[in-house]
Amino acid sequence: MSSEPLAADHLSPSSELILASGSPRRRELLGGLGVTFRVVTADIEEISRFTDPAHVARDLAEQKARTVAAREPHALILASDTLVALDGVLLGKPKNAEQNAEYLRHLSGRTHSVFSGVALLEPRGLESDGVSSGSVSSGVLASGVEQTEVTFRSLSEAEISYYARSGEGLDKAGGYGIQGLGMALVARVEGDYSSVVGFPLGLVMRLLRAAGVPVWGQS
Ligand SMILES: Cc1cn([C@H]2C[C@H](O)[C@@H](COP(=O)(O)OP(=O)(O)OP(=O)(O)O)O2)c(=O)[nH]c1=O
Repeated sequence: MSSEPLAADHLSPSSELILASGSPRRRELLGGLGVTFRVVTADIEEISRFTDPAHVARDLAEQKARTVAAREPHALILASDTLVALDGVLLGKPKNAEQNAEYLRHLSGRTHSVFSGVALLEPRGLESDGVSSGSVSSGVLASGVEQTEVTFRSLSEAEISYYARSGEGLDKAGGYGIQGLGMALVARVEGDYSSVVGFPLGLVMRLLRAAGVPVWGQS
């Protein structure tokens, strides 16, 4: 399920696209879209004034974009944030194998939601039309969020401890990577798979094209 991205069709293509992310997954997926970009990481304290996960994911993506825009005033900035939520609780990146195992026990046999927010900011864009895009002090922002439902198998304690000790889940929201070994934890995915990996490609493509950036040769 995806919210309609806030359109930014009044934006003109910028000379350079920056991916505001240290995530190798996002780098690889954006590279696959055939666009030229540079990476600048956005280290923010991931705190939001919102409480519901969809708003939080979008807000954190926007914060990352703004943080990089302050340093890169001439480029189009793309940022993303991925959250895992179960029973109203957000599961971030586990601090260690023990916490990773706790997360997996919580997720075992149940369906959780993954929210990926995406923000595209043109720091020197035109003023907002006040309807479909947000005007920020440094430019014009377009953003959206994608929600995917993921169901875990019922995991045995041995499986939980094996996976937690693998270390794969440590740098990932919810403590697992669906694109890796974590695939074996999952019984079902409903929605956009790429969003679980951290970069909802359909949404990213729509936002880039609306900003005048051709994707797969199509604007
Ligand atoms: C659930 C899940 C998350 N993830 C990752 C995607 C994100 O990289 C990470 C969530 O953390 P984020 O804070 O969204 O991103 P990040 O800190 O890795 O990178 P940056 O802020 O610099 O853009 O979890 C997977 O790779 N696979 C999965 O199955």
